[in-house]
Amino acid sequence: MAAPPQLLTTTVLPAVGALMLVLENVRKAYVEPDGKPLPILDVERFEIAAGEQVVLRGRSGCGKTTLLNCIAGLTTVDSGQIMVNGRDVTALPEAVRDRYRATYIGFVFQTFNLLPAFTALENVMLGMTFTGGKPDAVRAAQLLADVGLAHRLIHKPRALSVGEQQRVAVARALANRPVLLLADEPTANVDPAHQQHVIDLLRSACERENIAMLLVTHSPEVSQQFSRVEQLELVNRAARVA
Ligand SMILES: Nc1ncnc2c1ncn2[C@@H]1O[C@H](COP(=O)(O)OP(=O)(O)OP(=O)(O)O)[C@@H](O)[C@H]1O
Repeated sequence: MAAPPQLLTTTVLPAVGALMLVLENVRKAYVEPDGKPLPILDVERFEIAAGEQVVLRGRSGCGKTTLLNCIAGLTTVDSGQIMVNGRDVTALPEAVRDRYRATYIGFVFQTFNLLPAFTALENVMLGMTFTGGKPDAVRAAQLLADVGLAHRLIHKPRALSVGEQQRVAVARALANRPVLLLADEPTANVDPAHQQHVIDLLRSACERENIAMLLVTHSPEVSQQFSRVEQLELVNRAARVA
């Protein structure tokens, strides 16, 4: 029988000003159908401090989602180090990495990744169980109320509009009080009124709980609200030559 995954029971509270995310010499290439490598990431160094909020921009296909997936350990890198809250996620065995992600990283996926068989409330509560902890229905309901979905708790994703599904995804990403939030175009399918609401919600949650945030957006209205905006092509050699 396989050994049980190493438990991560100690929450390390980040020191103010500490680096929450550090990438060093990260390279990632996909393999094309004809077998040729397609270089996507070649990042010498990229860092985000604890509690810092950073926007990531870049042309379509330049590697933004790939970068977020690598940081979350959902995609493996070819070489380099990705330190999240002081641990190199690229060096963790898969089961430990899954638990580490659930404990320290919140992820709002571009495609939401909600589980269709479960209600909005259950989707948020399920995210809480991935850390090995007990789901907290009251907190889950409060997070959904915070995103304006108090009246949609028992609806399954197919009964929610695209924008509502996106807001469930935001609530789920905050459920485990992460230290790093990765948000991949979280307002892409939200109407303008809710767009600002989602951004305000993400920002205030990050400020309140000292969560560092890396937010991908194509929206100039969103990015102009942030003091640090990174263009992926400027930090990524692979994107510059592509
Ligand atoms: N699994 C894969 N295998 C091969 N190529 C892939 C794979 N995933 C992504 N790509 C390619 O890698 C490139 C970067 O994709 P990625 O999704 O990271 O871009 P992006 O900057 O997030 O784009 P967008 O702004 O359109 O969402 C694209 O050319 C894409 O087609």
